Amino acid sequence: MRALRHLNKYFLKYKFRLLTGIFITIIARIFAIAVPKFVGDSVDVVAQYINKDITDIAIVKTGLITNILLILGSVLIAAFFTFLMRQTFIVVSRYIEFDLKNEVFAHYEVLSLNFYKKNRTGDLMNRISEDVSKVRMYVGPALMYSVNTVTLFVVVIGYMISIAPELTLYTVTPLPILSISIYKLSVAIHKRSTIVQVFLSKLTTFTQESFSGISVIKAYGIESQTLKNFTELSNQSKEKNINLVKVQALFFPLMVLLIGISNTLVIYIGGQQFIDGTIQDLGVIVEFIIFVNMLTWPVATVGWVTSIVQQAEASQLRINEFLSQEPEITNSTHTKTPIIGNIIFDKVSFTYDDTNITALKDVSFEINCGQTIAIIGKTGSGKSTILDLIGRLYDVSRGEIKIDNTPISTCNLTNLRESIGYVPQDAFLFSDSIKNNIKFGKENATDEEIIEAAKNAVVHENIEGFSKGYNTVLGERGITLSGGQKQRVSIARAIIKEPSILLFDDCLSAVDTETEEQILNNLHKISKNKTTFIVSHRISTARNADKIIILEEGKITQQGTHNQLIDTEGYYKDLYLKQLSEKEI
Ligand SMILES: Nc1ncnc2c1ncn2[C@@H]1O[C@H](COP(=O)(O)OP(=O)(O)OP(=O)(O)O)[C@@H](O)[C@H]1O
Repeated sequence: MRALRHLNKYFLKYKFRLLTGIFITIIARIFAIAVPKFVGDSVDVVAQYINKDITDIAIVKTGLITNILLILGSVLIAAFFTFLMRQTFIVVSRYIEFDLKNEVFAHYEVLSLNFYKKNRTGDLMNRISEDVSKVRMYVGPALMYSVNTVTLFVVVIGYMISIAPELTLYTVTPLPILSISIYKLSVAIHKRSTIVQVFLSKLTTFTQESFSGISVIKAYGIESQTLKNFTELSNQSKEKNINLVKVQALFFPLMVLLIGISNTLVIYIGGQQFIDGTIQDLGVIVEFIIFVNMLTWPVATVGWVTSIVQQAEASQLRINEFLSQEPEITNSTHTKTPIIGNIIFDKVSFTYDDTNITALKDVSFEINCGQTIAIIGKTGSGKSTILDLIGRLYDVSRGEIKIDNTPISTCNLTNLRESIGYVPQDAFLFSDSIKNNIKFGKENATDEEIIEAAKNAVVHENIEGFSKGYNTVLGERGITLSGGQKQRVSIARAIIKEPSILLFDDCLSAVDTETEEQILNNLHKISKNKTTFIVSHRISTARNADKIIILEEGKITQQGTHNQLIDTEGYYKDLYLKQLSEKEI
């Protein structure tokens, strides 16, 4: 139960609703137990008439009608309060589910990239959806049934003891057996349904991947093989489902059996006690039969609730495990740090924790606001890492990065990230309209600003070509756009923000050289008072930069302007000559 303590703050938050729920439950149960009493009274009236204790049929009729009306009234009031009971408890559980989901999501968002590398996306999604749902079962139904059971027990058993103590003992004896059996059954059901869930998610992942990669499947002609794999997986899933159904099928028969045993005991022992005169009224036996049936479901829920609490405990433990993780990168100040964009890398080294790869070694350079720096180097030489460090997605392992002469770690993180326009290597677009994808960079952007940004990114004409223009909705990961179009929408999203620092990570690789030139010209105009980083493999992208740095295996091997570098032997000159000859061919 330790993990579940995390939820106490929410119970406290909704204490008034919960207390109302408890109060309502008590009222509902009191009215519910009135029903058996009136049924018993009706039987007594009839029995007295049969025994000739009452001879006037009119008295019997009046007694019966009064009891029927009282039963009807009690049932209606009990039903109304039961409705209110569900409204309070279940509604509170939905509120808590909402709060917990938000808490987990907000925490996920502040966690550093390393966290996302260490944990699979499916796991993150499971904890925020399935685990939170299991916890909701604890704060909602489990709590409601517990309050209901306790209230019913106190009220009903108290009443039963007051009218026939010995019969009460015999009647309730089988109930704990019912409770334990249901508990055992619920545990078995849970175990098997967890396995079913695992297979279901395997099946979902397989299907999703098959549809995403349908073009590859078709191109390689492996439809039948894929179908065979699917059938195999689906067959295993079916077996697990059948195993689950086998135990589930025992649930109701077991309940009916135990209710039957209790009813038989009431009739047998109650009958004997009536014969020997321990029980005076026949109505008591009828009342007890109704009570036994009333108690059966709450008793069964004790076992069910125990299993729900155990599952919720396990789920909350998993949720707490993530909630207790501290973000590695935190904001060290709440005073605003306006960012101008003068950046210094001073002997910066960086090693990735998980792979232990030292991506940057003693990297030093300086760039001022208004300048453009190009980073060129072979794949894996550390170019993207430099950009990640500027956005403080990671902290340096050695050395220091200064922004406007302030160590990056002491800059206000929110201000820093707000002043960066980042275009990643793998342009990611959301499943939303093109307009909203661009606006993502500036929430309150006007249509004119969106068009302006798209024009600067040289994608306006492409967008206009779509029948729905800027309102064209993009599929998953922007599948309706070509690679180059995605890159340019992603550029528009970065420049609309008008940030002080622009980071372009090889984001012109999928556009032709002519379009690239247009984009670079536009960027040149709009980045006059900004600091621009352009990572590229192409000389054409880098040649007009104020400074070019060449990275090889994490080290800067050359730096200078295009003219300086083509006059110096090294990687840049070799690349220049190679690309020049390719162009001539
Ligand atoms: N998130 C990461 N976790 C662990 N290691 C990483 C990570 N990202 C990059 N690396 C490693 O760090 C090194 C530098 O990678 P980086 O992405 O900075 O290179 P790059 O020059 O941008 O390459 P490319 O031109 O292929 O994009 C590589 O050896 C890479 O395997």
